[in-house]
Amino acid sequence: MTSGAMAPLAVSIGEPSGIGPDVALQAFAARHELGLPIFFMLADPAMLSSRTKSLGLDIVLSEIGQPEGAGGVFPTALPVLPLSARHRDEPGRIAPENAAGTIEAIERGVDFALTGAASALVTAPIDKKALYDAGFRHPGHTEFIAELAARRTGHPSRPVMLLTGPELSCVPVTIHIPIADVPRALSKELIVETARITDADYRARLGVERPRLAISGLNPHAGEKGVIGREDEEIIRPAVEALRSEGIDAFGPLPADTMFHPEARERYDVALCMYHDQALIPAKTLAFDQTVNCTLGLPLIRTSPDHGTASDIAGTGKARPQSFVAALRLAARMAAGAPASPSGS
Ligand SMILES: NC(=O)C1=CN([C@@H]2O[C@H](COP(=O)(O)OP(=O)(O)OC[C@H]3O[C@@H](n4cnc5c(N)ncnc54)[C@H](O)[C@@H]3O)[C@@H](O)[C@H]2O)C=CC1
Ligand SMILES: NCC(=O)COP(=O)(O)O
Repeated sequence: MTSGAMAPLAVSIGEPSGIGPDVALQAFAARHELGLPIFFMLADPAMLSSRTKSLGLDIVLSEIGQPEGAGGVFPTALPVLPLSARHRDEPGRIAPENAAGTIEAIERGVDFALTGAASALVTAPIDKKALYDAGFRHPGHTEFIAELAARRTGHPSRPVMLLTGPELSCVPVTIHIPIADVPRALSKELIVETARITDADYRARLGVERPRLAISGLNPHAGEKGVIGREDEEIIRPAVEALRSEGIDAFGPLPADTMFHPEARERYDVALCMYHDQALIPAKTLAFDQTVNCTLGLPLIRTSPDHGTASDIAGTGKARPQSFVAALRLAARMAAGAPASPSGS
């Protein structure tokens, strides 16, 4: 187990009707054999206790008042810092009244990570539509956490989503927007800014001295020299040239269909992709169970498993906890400042 000198990791419960509680409980149950870092849950203890029983896990829960209480109980019990909002334990059933607790857990986790009471925040997945229906106006954790951090610190930050696994790391330059809006949303400035943040955090937080950034094209064959779309030549290539003139080791635009095969992947540390699925399809296809979602560009460390709420299997014991475990490990390694490959596995 990681030394008690480091503050514990805070885990926000996410959507309680999903598999967030399952994977956290399963990971805790295997903490000794996996050598997991100390973490505590921001959750409703009654809901977690109920899920523990439905999963048939032999786990003791222990309520704590402050994160610093986590280390003492972790060897024998799962530390739970209770939320003020309550959560029902109804696997697979979205309940609008759960939204308040889900949001509270993220907010308190950000606060703990910013003050240093927690060394990092690991978020269990949220059901985005359920939160939107409850009035949540952020596309996802990534943007919400950046706004919370800006509110708390007074300094705006620009979050960058990184999906990182043992074989591939990818950054989507545009994230949760309709595919029809992608060409309009892309600009040289957006690509350059995303690449700068990626480059800086790879050096500062992920221990890569001179990160190599592969920049994808947008259109088939990266536009075939302008014949199949203009964005590759008019937006992406100038962005790559600007980055290279700053000394960032960026190259592209690369045809997206041939940049993910094994030999191509050896040429870069991270791929910047122009839209969500261009990045997340290869990342999740190559290593769904090991890939971690990590937000760069923040004044705190935030990781998450790559998967969603998987409400179809919540409470059944079918959820695989490996991506959550990788998220815990990557958060702990980043918090320890240890030079490490980005993959948390
Ligand atoms: N970081 C976050 O908060 C994320 C939230 N989501 C949200 O999750 C919800 C559901 O999204 P989907 O697209 O259905 O993706 P999903 O990842 O929840 O599920 C896709 C499929 O993979 C399976 N699956 C997922 N994780 C698994 C695991 N650990 N073990 C075994 N099987 C697993 C599910 O059972 C399902 O069949 C949406 O509301 C989405 O917005 C999605 C991704 C990340
Ligand atoms: N598809 C990735 C995803 O939805 C993660 O979003 P976030 O909640 O981490 O911002």
